[in-house]
Amino acid sequence: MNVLVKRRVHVAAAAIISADKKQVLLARRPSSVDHGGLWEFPGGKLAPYETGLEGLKRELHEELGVEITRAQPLIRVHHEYTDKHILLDVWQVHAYSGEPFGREGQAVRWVPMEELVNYPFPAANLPILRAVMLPTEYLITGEEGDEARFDTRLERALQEDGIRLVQLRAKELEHEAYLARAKRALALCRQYDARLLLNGEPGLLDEVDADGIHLTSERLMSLERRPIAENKWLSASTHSRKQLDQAAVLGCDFVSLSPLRTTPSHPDVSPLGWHDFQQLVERAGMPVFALGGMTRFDANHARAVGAQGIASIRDFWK
Ligand SMILES: Nc1nc2c([nH]c(=O)n2[C@@H]2O[C@H](COP(=O)(O)OP(=O)(O)OP(=O)(O)O)[C@@H](O)[C@H]2O)c(=O)[nH]1
Ligand SMILES: [Mg+2]
Repeated sequence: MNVLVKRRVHVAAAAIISADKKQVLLARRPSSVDHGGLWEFPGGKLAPYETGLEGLKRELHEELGVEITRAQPLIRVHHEYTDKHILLDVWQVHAYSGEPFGREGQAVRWVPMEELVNYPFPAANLPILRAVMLPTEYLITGEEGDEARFDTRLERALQEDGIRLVQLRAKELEHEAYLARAKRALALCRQYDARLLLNGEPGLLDEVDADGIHLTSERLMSLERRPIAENKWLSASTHSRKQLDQAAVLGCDFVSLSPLRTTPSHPDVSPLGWHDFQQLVERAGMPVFALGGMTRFDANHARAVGAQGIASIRDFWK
């Protein structure tokens, strides 16, 4: 019997972000190896019995001559190449000593975040690029009947909480009122270099040139293909494995997954809890924000179980 068993390879890789958070360090794979000539996040295969972080420390010492002093999980991506199943275990490096250089003769370069999309990477890397570009906190706007007070609340979150990713959720507003609010929200977000996603019909982007669309889980399940351009951000609300799979089919850039905890707004829905959440995130293949009773103090825990961070209305809507 001819059974082809693919090799399983566990790779640890580093997203080393510059102190001003504007650049990330890339290395170029030598032309002689697989995926040669493509750019990558420095790292390599774990040795037997090594943990991800141990392997990462060894690889960065070997490849770049730096010693990692502080790192946090960023994203785990499973990918099937024709010859192997690979787990890319990516860490965000917050602190290190030494000046990185290509110790194995490879090109090494600091690349501005907005230029990342111009670099050729191996096929598995798209979710990693998304994760590198996204913050750990996702603000979902809450209720506010008064437009001036709405603006004040949004600006407070941008200014005081440092929010850089916003979903404009306002189910109570009619189309014209939503558009008017969206235009003002976009102008505010631009001032703070924050991204704004509109929760609604993908066609809204023709009327307000926001950064993307957030799909409700219902809209997510009703679509057959990605409804907006690749250069816009597409996110979706998910609550199950089936919805996460559909988000992957549509090519969503990231999702929220809820409810992590029971919340006053959804008292009857049974919560996922961290264990089930972690199981779902492991196979999501894209950045996932934990939603449902989350505050910014949960962000580190969310990261530790594989999430991008947390999404919340209440914690940021003061
Ligand atoms: N380091 C790294 N590897 C990646 C990335 N994306 C990706 O698909 N890979 C794949 O993961 C595997 C990593 O192996 P590697 O060649 O870096 O391994 P290594 O440093 O231990 O060297 P070795 O080949 O001498 O064992 C390769 O198949 C590579 O193509 C990435 O962003 N960084
Ligand atoms: Mg390597």
